[in-house]
This record gives sequence, structure tokens and C-alpha cells, in this order.
Amino acid sequence: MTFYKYQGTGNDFVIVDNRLQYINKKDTKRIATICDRRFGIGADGFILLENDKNVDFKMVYYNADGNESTMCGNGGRCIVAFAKFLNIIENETEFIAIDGLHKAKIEDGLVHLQMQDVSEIESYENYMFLDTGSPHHVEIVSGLKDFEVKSNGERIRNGVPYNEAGSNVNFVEQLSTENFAVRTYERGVEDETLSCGTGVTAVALAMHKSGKTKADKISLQTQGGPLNVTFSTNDNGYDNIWLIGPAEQVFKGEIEW
Ligand SMILES: N[C@@H](CCC[C@H](N)C(=O)O)C(=O)O
Repeated sequence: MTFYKYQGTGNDFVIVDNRLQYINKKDTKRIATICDRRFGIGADGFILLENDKNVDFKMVYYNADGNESTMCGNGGRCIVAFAKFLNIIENETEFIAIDGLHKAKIEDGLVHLQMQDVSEIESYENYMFLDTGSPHHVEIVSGLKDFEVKSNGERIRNGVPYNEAGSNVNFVEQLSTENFAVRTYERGVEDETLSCGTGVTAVALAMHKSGKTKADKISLQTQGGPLNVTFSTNDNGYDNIWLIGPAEQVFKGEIEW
């Protein structure tokens, strides 16, 4: 099996062209081993590019634990770069993922991915919760650089109200009016990753909703580099939401499936 490795601000993925449907998608153990950093290739997630009748392609996303999961924003940006590499698309596309249709474009070397509209943002005393294709807990902390992301993220992800289904957990520090630093504990990786696309999208909307910023173009500094999120507001919430950043092929290889 030929695989490709991509990274988007350090969130890394093994991507396979499965248009001929030769991957056994139920083999959770095999997918988890491929993502294992010591016994496999190593990745935060595994992505299949498949054919779709109506749009350019279909994205199927698995977390590093081998289970199919909800939307991955950085993975979405990486699969757009992969589709261009395979000559399936030029610089604009429409594809389908688990949360629905996504438009995307490649401009000035950056992949712009349109995310689903968001109407519900829950606000609590210490945190906010919203779904940007994947579920995200957003919490402001001070001293983010030295914050214990893994232990706090693990406790929140497994605790009330998320329990077994879990949530991704984002810790945020405001750097300036429209610039925020973010560190994310990812469900399904069960650790901090260097970046999370649906996570920074959730942070941008939560910071706007809570009045921490009035900007509709927000910069997010992840451990793996900068991302931008732009959006419009409407009576119901947020639409025209775009996640913007780099996506790079880092190598290709062959393994036995
Ligand atoms: N890395 C992701 C999010 C992937 C899904 C997540 N781990 C979950 O299970 O919700 C991103 O870039 O959005």
C-alpha cells in the first residue's frame, strides 16, 4: 500500500488514496498501529480519500486510536493538498466529509477550508462548549506556556459532562485584540497535539461570542505554527467560516496492509 504523510501546523496524518477501495476500514487495530509512533509510521490521524458521486472526493477520518471520528480541520486542509497532488482538483474544490460538504481553495500556498455554520455556543462560568465538526471545550487559562495540557485535558475530556463520548479540550491565552495562543488535548489521540483545526475554529468563535475580541479575522498561535480563522455573523450565529493555513506533504512510503 502506498501511503503519504502530510502535516498541517504539526498535526500529522497518514493519507491513502482509497479510490479503488482496497482498505479494510473495520481493521481498527491496523489503523491504530499505523498511527503508532513507535510500532508504526506515526500520526495523529489516518485519512482515506475516496470517490464520491456528487463532489470531487470524500474524506474518511480516523483518530490515532483507529476509530473513525468526527471532522478534522487540519486533516481537511491536508486532504485538499493531497487531492491537488493527485490531480483530482486544481485550486478549488468541494468535497464531502462526515459533517457534510466543504468548499476549499488553495491560494498563495495556503489551504482555505470552509467549515460548517455554527449556531449553538454554550457558555458556562469557566468554559465554553461548541461543535465545529468535532466537539470542543474552550477554556481561558493564564501561563499557557507552562500549563499542564495533558493532565488537565485528560481530566476534562473524561469528566462530567463529556464522559465516555469525550470532547477535545482547548486551553487559550489572549495575546492581543485578535491574536490568541491555543494548546489542544485531542480526543482519540489522548494527548496534546501540536495543532487542531476544528479546535482553533472553536476558539475563534468562542472568543468572539464572549466579547474577548470584536474581530472577524482571528490569528491563532498553535504549538505547530499560526492559523487564521475568518467568519461572518448572522442572527443565528456564525457562517462563512474559513480555516486558513499551510498543509505539506512530508514523505511517501510503502507498507503491507
Ligand atoms: N485534529 C483535528 C480534530 C480531529 C478529531 C478529534 N480528535 C475528535 O475526535 O474530535 C482537527 O484538526 O480538527
